[in-house]
Amino acid sequence: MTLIDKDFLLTNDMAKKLFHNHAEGMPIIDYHCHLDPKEIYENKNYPNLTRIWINDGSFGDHYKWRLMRANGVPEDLITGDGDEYQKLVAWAGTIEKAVGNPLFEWTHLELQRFFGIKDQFTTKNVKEVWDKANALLATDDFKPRNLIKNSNVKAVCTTDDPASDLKYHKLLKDEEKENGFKVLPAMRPDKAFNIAADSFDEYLKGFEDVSGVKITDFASLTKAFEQRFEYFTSLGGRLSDHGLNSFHFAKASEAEVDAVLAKGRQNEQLTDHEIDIYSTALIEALMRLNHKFNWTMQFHVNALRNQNGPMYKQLGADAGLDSMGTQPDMAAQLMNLLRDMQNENSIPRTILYSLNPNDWMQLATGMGDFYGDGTGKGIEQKLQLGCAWWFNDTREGMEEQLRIMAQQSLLPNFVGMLTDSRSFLSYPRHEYFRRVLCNFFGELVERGQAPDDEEYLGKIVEDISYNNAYNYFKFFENDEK
Ligand SMILES: O=C(O)[C@@H](O)[C@H](O)[C@H](O)C(=O)CO
Repeated sequence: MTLIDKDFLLTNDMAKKLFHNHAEGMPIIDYHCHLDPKEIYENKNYPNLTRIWINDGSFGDHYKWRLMRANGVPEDLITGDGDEYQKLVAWAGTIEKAVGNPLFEWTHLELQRFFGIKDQFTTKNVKEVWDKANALLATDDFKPRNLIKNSNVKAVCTTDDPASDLKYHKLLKDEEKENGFKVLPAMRPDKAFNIAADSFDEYLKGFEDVSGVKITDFASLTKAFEQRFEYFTSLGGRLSDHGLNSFHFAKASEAEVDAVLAKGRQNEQLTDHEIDIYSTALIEALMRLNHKFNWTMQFHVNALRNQNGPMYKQLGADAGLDSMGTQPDMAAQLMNLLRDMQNENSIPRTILYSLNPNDWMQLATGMGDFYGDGTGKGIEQKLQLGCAWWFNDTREGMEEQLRIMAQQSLLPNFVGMLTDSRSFLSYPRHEYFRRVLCNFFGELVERGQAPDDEEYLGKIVEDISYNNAYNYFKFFENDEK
């Protein structure tokens, strides 16, 4: 088989039929990514392949950055102010050694799908790739909105601080029909959890300004959040997202939480238990709001972030300096949270991603304990095991998540994949996932574990590719039919 040929990752006849006849043509709902809504709105062509692929000032693909560092590339040719063509040469030299890494496959998929380049990308043809790609990048088809539209994307969910004014989401909402896709805010309140940060009080002051609510205690903080839920909802937002790098459930009285919040605002030293009390109170308050507003809550847990202190000071977060978390009882702590919230029937639709796959069986079995709306009415796949995330975003990681979701719950209800990317060229990650998905079902057929029935299995892969996300997230529920 040639590199990335039409049956790439498809190892049996049913897999090929399922992908080519059912999954391949389905639209995309990218319900978690880090694209900048300003870049979508301004819709400017990228000057060259380095800027859209590796690093464009504030935004960049830190997956590539990690590999380049592993290959000994100096930082000025990664995130620094080195020559932009030399950065691509450095990437070519890195990708030459990345065989077996998903970025090797993603890189060649993207060169094929967007630029029609089918040769292996190496330091020998990097100049030819640079010239061909840059010529295309200057055309209208390579403006951000056309890259989204031509990738058959119907919704993009960005990652937004609750204090954001969502200026560009508002502007893009007015052009939704013309664009042919939605750009929706997903609320990521991680900074509000960071009570031990020196900047915490400053952050809450900004939160007061944007919400119009004076935050004097935890109840008023919750009220401020409710105002932001109303605002995000008005712009089509139906998602919150929580990066709980670690989490320890610690229930406390409102007075205790207020006391911790007051200490945090004074930038006083907090104990680990005090931080846990505040985090537990806040995540529960946000679960109640997700439930009230009929949103979906995403948990991105068990990550070790910003591990390289000197480089973190220089580059900030999401700079490729993170790794898999090792909190051994993360799933148990989340179960404490879910059990507590079930007692008041306040669990919203929830997707649980852990960066540590050791958590996946515990999460997949645990989520089956919580279901329905508490009145006897069912909710299809209310809790979901999140797709293979970040370092697990590999063929094997995806296969493992699909296997566990199938064996512990109902894989045909799964809401499928996301790019989690900062680049407009990452939509082939959905194709990659759909190929793995179709091969998963094809292998079940090969082993006699699933019927040799293309129509039956085709509907399932179409649902996982798009229809389930369409129905589960409610992004389109207010659209005129
Ligand atoms: O949302 C997250 O927590 C992660 O996506 C994180 O932001 C990371 O930078 C990333 O993009 C991993 O794919």
